[in-house]
Amino acid sequence: MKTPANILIVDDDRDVLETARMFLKQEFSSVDIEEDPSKIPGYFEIKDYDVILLDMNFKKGMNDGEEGFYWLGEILKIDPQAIVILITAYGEVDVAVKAMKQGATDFVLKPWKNQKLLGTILSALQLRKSKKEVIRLKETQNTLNRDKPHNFNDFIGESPAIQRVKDLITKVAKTDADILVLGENGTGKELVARAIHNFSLRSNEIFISVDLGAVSETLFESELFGHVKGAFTDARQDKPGRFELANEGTIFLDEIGNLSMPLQAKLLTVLQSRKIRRVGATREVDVDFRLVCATNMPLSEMVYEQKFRQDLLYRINTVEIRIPSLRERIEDIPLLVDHFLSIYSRKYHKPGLSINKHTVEKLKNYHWPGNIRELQHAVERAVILSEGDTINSVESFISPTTSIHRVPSQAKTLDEMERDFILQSLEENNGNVTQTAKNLGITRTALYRRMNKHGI
Ligand SMILES: Nc1ncnc2c1ncn2[C@@H]1O[C@H](COP(=O)(O)OP(=O)(O)OP(=O)(O)O)[C@@H](O)[C@H]1O
Repeated sequence: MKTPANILIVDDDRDVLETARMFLKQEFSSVDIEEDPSKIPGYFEIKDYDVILLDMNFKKGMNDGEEGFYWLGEILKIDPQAIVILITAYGEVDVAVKAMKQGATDFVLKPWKNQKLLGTILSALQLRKSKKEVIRLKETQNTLNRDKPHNFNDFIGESPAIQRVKDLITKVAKTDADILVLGENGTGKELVARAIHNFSLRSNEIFISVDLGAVSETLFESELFGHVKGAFTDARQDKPGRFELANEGTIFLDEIGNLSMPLQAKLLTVLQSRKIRRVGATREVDVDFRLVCATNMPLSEMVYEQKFRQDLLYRINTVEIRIPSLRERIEDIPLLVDHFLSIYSRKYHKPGLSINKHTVEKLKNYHWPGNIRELQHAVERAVILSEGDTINSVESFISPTTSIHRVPSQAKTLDEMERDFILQSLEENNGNVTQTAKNLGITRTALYRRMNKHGI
């Protein structure tokens, strides 16, 4: 079966044209030939060409490539993503290299071997496909952007703790600074990352989210940096990586604390140089992205334990945004419950469904280890299970694997207990840090680090 592709060959040598057409016709669905370059724009009015083979010299005895440069420029004006392969003679390689710097994709030397020509066109077609894919993604993103919130309407919460987060987002979004979002599971880290993008100057570009916890060690480079065909057994075609896709937009690296040390080093190189090289490629390409990272892990402690590179931490945390856990802002629970109730009563066709106020109050006593995501699922479950017009049962809210009664209402997190414990020890030792550290069985540095963390 022929490869579906529109190919145009422009050369003043009729013999070259006819031979090329005869051969390429067997491989590709459409091959057009033209001797006169001034007719090129007319061809583009009729068809969308995937690959254009363009001679560099059309006047007899000329070999400076001037005409080739001119028509290359004209083609790229018509289609900035056009894939132009230059046809050059021996001795004109310098000219071809210059032309590639001006936007040509590749070149073939006359007289060519058919298989070599075929190989060059096939890889150029892959590039065309990748470019089209990026454009398609950007268009999809633009469509989504049109309906995208440029306000905090879907970002529920009015507690002082979440208000601080919103203020910080508004302040940093337009700066292009690298942001590190910290927070427990389900607190809304991705939501914050998207809000930063939506309020930023890149909001019309793409937002690419990568869950680093889900990328395997072996596929890391190919996923993030892309690969060229043949780079490894499964690399059947060229593929752009997530950084390339995120060009001009925002890349969100979730679960950055889960990266192994060797992968951290690879990531750091890209973040420093803002250049990527696809696996198996020789050339590096520049990438322009805004970086937002997130984790639920204590990165500073991991640096201390040599599980996270300090230079990487410095690179990603120009600004840190810590999202409070749900139990630190229980006053937002009624608002969130209303929000999710309205979403799910619509989804499950139960209009007018309400929740008993008393039931909502009881939800404030639960410690919500899964934070907003857990509350969201609990409301969804309650809506599905509801029979009348009002939801009255607390039990139906909570995940079947946990129970609201198992946790006392005064439950403290490990962090809170650690803070209390340190304060108590300091008090017992009249504020003497050396003695306190000794009593706690940790070094003075470790104690200072923890005191710093807890704002003591
Ligand atoms: N303030 C909020 N208002 C409304 N919905 C929220 C809010 N915060 C989080 N959510 C919702 O809670 C769910 C979890 O949020 P998100 O995925 O952003 O959390 P996360 O911290 O990135 O989670 P994880 O740590 O598991 O990656 C999502 O459905 C999100 O829309």
